[in-house]
Amino acid sequence: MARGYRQTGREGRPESGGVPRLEGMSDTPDHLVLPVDAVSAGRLAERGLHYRLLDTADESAYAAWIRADERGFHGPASNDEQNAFSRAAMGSRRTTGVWDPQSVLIAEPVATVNSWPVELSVPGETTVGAWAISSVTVSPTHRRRGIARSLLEGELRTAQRLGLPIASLTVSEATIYGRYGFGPATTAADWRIDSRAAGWLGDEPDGRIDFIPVEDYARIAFALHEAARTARPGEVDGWPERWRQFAGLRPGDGDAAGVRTVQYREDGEVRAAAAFRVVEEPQREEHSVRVLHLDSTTPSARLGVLRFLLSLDLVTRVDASLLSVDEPLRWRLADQRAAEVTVRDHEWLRILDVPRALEARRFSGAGRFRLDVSDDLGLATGRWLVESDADGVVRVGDAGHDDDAPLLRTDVATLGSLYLGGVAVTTLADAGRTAGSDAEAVLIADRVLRSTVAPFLSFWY
Ligand SMILES: CC(=O)SCCNC(=O)CCNC(=O)[C@H](O)C(C)(C)COP(=O)(O)OP(=O)(O)OC[C@H]1O[C@@H](n2cnc3c(N)ncnc32)[C@H](O)[C@@H]1OP(=O)(O)O
Repeated sequence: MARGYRQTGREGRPESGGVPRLEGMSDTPDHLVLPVDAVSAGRLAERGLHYRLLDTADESAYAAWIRADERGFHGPASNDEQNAFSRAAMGSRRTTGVWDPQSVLIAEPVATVNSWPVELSVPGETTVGAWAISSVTVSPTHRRRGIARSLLEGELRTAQRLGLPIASLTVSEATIYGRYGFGPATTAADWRIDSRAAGWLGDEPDGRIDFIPVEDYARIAFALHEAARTARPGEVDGWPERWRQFAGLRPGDGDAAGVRTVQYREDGEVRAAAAFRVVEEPQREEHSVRVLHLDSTTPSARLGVLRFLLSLDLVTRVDASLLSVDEPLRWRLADQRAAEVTVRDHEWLRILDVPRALEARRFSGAGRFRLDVSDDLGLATGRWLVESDADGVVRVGDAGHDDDAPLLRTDVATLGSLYLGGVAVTTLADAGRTAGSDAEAVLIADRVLRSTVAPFLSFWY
């Protein structure tokens, strides 16, 4: 299972996301102890299924849970060492399952989900608390009986109970989550570059590149991500084990021996780092580079690393995925046609609290319009007056019935797509996904919602 939304450890990571404390509870973060959603528990109980939280301190219970998760994604079962690595993550996440008392493998849940609070970067170089959801699996023996629906609706209500205005996820298939009100909000660009044809425009980067130990890479690159993420709408806070995984340090990583790691310094300061593998292409006696991850705090350092990878001897191709659709590299290639770029949806957002979500980000200038949101699940339905000042500070209030401000109508999934400003309101209006009371409504919303930085997320979670 090669997808990156698999969980890994997050030891030493401070809790984030602004989850408020619930009264009368211990020091344990609320998201770990809040009881499972009663509505979903009731629905599942009607079918004889038990929906409950997993105590990740219980090693054998965790081993059974992760086996179910891995089987759900058609991956191999982990050994004890790998379980210890991933269990470090579960200690700070909400780990939930559905058990069928009739199962032969009675300890293994027939469905899994894992969720935790994150800091989601939003336009204006700031963040908002969001509820990240991962490890959604339903056993093939129990599929298409509404179990995933119960889990997802339960997660959304749980996020609301925790006071989080948004839920977020990265997806295995783009057809699953729209029905729960999620919309694709960031676009990922996957690059395949013919490095011999690409060439280079302008000066060579003048920073210094060095190979570094993989252990150092994991630490340095994680720190670069944390330093840079707030300025990039769509990014979320990472966790150290995820970066150890990029470095090939997950126990039992069969490709670990081939992982190379570099750092790039400008003015004596490390401003970019990359992990990559060089793969031999057996048929062609050539090599290609697979970029495993690239972090940077400046565009020039990022270009410096990419230039280094494009200039490796014996290498004819560089593959890099999850780049921004606005990757500056294109404008330094002498032959832009040497790069094949494939774009697709990556991070999906579900707005749960419209006023708090909108007020958490900056708009791109002053505007005033009414916003009407429809939501099949009824979690975010409403009509509001949305105002922003010249600095982009947003205020959301009640829309009085007699207010004559232009009105934009949208369903909640489309609002999720608009939220980070990565797609124009005019585009979604042209697509029939949103509509204004008049052309002005669409134009005002378009002007203020757009982000100057293309939203993107540099990894799977
Ligand atoms: C954030 C993440 O973790 S992404 C990872 C998602 N998980 C996977 O891809 C692992 C493999 N797949 C699975 O485990 C399961 O098939 C799941 C979790 C995707 C769906 O579980 P199920 O319990 O079968 O779904 P459930 O019966 O609740 O179906 C709910 C709705 O989703 C639809 N649906 C379910 N799976 C899919 C799918 N793969 N593609 C499109 N639609 C789907 C159903 O048709 C149903 O539609 P409706 O409500 O409009 O009638």
